[in-house]
Amino acid sequence: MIRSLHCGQDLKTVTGGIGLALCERLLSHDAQVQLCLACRNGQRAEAARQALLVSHPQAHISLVQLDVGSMHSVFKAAQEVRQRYNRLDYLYLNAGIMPNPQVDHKAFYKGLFSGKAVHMFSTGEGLLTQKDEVTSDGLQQVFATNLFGHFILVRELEPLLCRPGNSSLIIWTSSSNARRSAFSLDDLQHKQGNESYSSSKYASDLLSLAFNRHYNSKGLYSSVICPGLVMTNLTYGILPSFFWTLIMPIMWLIRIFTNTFTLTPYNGAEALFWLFKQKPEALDPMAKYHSLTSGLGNNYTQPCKMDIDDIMAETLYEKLLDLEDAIRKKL
Ligand SMILES: NC(=O)C1=CN([C@@H]2O[C@H](COP(=O)(O)OP(=O)(O)OC[C@H]3O[C@@H](n4cnc5c(N)ncnc54)[C@H](OP(=O)(O)O)[C@@H]3O)[C@@H](O)[C@H]2O)C=CC1
Ligand SMILES: CC(C)=CCC[C@@H](C)[C@H]1CC[C@H]2C3=C(CC[C@]12C)[C@@]1(C)CCC(=O)C[C@@H]1CC3
Repeated sequence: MIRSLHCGQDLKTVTGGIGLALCERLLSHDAQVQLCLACRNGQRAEAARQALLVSHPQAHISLVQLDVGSMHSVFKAAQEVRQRYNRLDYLYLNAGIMPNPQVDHKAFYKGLFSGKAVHMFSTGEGLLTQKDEVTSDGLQQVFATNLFGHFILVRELEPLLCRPGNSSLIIWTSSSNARRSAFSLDDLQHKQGNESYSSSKYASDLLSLAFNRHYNSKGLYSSVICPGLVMTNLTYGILPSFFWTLIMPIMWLIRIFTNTFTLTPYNGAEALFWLFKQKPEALDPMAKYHSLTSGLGNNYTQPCKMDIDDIMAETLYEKLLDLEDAIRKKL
């Protein structure tokens, strides 16, 4: 029996995000898979569960309340999961936020004629800034939600993930927007800058490498994916949904030049689903697995080397352990 825990699975709109699309795909692939959806909003979580049960009436789907940005909630949810299960085969760390995004229109028009337009469309580099906030734990909200809450969750679920003779996989939903220059080991939480999203995603790439170094010997593996540009509540926070609908033909056209415009949650979940079918031991710890969709609409997964190194990953890991100690003392 395969048990899989997913963070950030709420059904917010009729379409839902990448996490919900992944659940649909997993259940269509194997009706026996046991899913545990970890969501912050009970009502929306139940709606997501019901939506999945419509197409898969026999599915095993349980819910656990988790606000990954609140450390108290993370410890409580982990305890609940430990009481309910004795093993986890997959842990999808999918929850992510990009609060108050601002598009730099000047940079966009400049980028269009710079000869780097394809790179700009596939990464969003130089186009986006965010305004971050501080949580009740005193952490930067984007750092807490996109990285640190997941770090604590993995550490707390160690007994279920590390079992002799069995391998398990944690999977981070990272981004093509993750950039080394947006991240600093002296400012892990990105208090100083205005690219907290890029910083948190780059940190997740590093942390995945560090987890592999520390946990592979215990049977736990970590991988990173990028879903491409997908129409979800996250992107509707950047530009209104009617605008995205209006420029859809332009985006299909751009897809011919960059296969990163996956556009639908189903396509965006391709790499998450592909990883589910791989042997964790065979995955490359230095690779980010990209969901890609061709101009003709065919989905595939492609690994791409990440701009990360062991020394940075280890330093980040040590600093997160220190922060974990401090949080444990505070709570
Ligand atoms: N859409 C895109 O183009 C891209 C998305 N990504 C990444 O994909 C992942 C999924 O995002 P996507 O589906 O696009 O966007 P959505 O906003 O649809 O999904 C994000 C999910 O994360 C959940 N979440 C956010 N904050 C918390 C929290 N504090 N505790 C628990 N759950 C939380 C949301 O729950 P709730 O419903 O309660 O808000 C929601 O279910 C994110 O990590 C995002 O960064 C990466 C690259 C591109
Ligand atoms: C014609 C057209 C497509 C205009 C939109 C311009 C920009 C708003 C987008 C171009 C590339 C996009 C992008 C993202 C957001 C929107 C763009 C900047 C992300 C940063 C969203 C979140 C991610 O994790 C990665 C995406 C990369 C591409």
